[in-house]
Amino acid sequence: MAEIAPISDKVTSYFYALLFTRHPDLRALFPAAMDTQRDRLLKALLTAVEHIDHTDTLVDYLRNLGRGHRKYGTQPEHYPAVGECLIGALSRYASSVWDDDTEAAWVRAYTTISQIMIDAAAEDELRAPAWWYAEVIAHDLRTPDIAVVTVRPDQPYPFLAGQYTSLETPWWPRIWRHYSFASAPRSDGLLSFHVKAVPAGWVSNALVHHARPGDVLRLGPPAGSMTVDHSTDSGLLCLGGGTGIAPIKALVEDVAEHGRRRPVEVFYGARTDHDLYDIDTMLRLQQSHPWLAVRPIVDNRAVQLPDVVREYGPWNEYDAYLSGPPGMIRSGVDALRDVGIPAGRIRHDSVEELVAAGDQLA
Ligand SMILES: NC(=O)C1=CN([C@@H]2O[C@H](COP(=O)(O)OP(=O)(O)OC[C@H]3O[C@@H](n4cnc5c(N)ncnc54)[C@H](O)[C@@H]3O)[C@@H](O)[C@H]2O)C=CC1
Repeated sequence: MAEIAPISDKVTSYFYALLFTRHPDLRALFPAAMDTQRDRLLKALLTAVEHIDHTDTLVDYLRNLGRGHRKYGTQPEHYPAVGECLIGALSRYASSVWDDDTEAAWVRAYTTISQIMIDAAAEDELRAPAWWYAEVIAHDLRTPDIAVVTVRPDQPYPFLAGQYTSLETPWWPRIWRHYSFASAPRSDGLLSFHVKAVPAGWVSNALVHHARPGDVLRLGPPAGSMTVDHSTDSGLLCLGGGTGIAPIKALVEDVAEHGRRRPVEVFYGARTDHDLYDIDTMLRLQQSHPWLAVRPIVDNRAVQLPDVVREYGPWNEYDAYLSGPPGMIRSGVDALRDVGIPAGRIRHDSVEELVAAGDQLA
């Protein structure tokens, strides 16, 4: 893989050229504009390789990927077609290190990876649809570029507070972006998302500026492991930056529903007062729940959200949850480790996924 990373652009272009020439029928499974898509396959492979020594993490990642591929219409017979073209592209661009043994190792790895994905998709097919239609029933523009969008799925949509889904709008077919559920599961089955329109963000701009009640979106399956462990009474230390507050609100509601009193401390960071678009909801939750403390933190030149956490504590009895932009997650993890929270008790969505969903592209 070390040889591949520097030439990944060329490998990817050649891979898709081979795939669409040899299997033109597969073109329809991909978005019309391939710019974001292009990097995804190699990113997924690199992630797989990175976790190769952590079998459980790798298998979970691949099973999730397999389930997630159902919404694209991926069938088991597509995997060998992709595998052949991938190996064709790799062997061409890594020719200096490519030999029969390398090829055999790639075939073995690819076969194992695809079998895990195919099996997970087949199991999922027995109990869940490949995607859900969801009708927008409310659209609340909280700032000129942030909307809270509430949808009604066409079938029950089981998920856990803290998870996220992938979402496709009718304006950009086959372009999917991740959004966290902004509430714990509700008895009326409705789901809500906090969406910020970012420059050049096709999906986010469509959701903030075009979506209206009556529009129908598609949702993929729920994913993510930033969920509450209800088997303990440990406190929860939550850092939500910007629209990253969405899953934190869901976690607070989840703790409230479970009725166990455990301290929950939320640090809610934003660039300006105006950007604290959900502070009223969070303060209302604080008023109803004596175990909850909410602290809004507005950036100033010297201080950002993770720095403030160091001024409170002690945190060694807490589980930590981080949600926000990739830079906040990285410096947040450092700050939390500094204040004595072990890595195993710090949860957040994969930074790679956040980067893939990218601020430019969300
Ligand atoms: N909408 C959703 O459901 C979710 C969104 N996210 C992610 O949250 C982000 C939200 O974007 P915005 O609202 O524009 O956030 P933003 O860029 O305005 O940042 C929010 C706050 O995070 C902190 N922060 C940002 N960068 C930091 C850094 N490098 N170091 C330390 N602290 C930092 C600051 O306190 C800042 O005010 C996006 O990257 C999005 O992908 C994450 C989870 C769920």
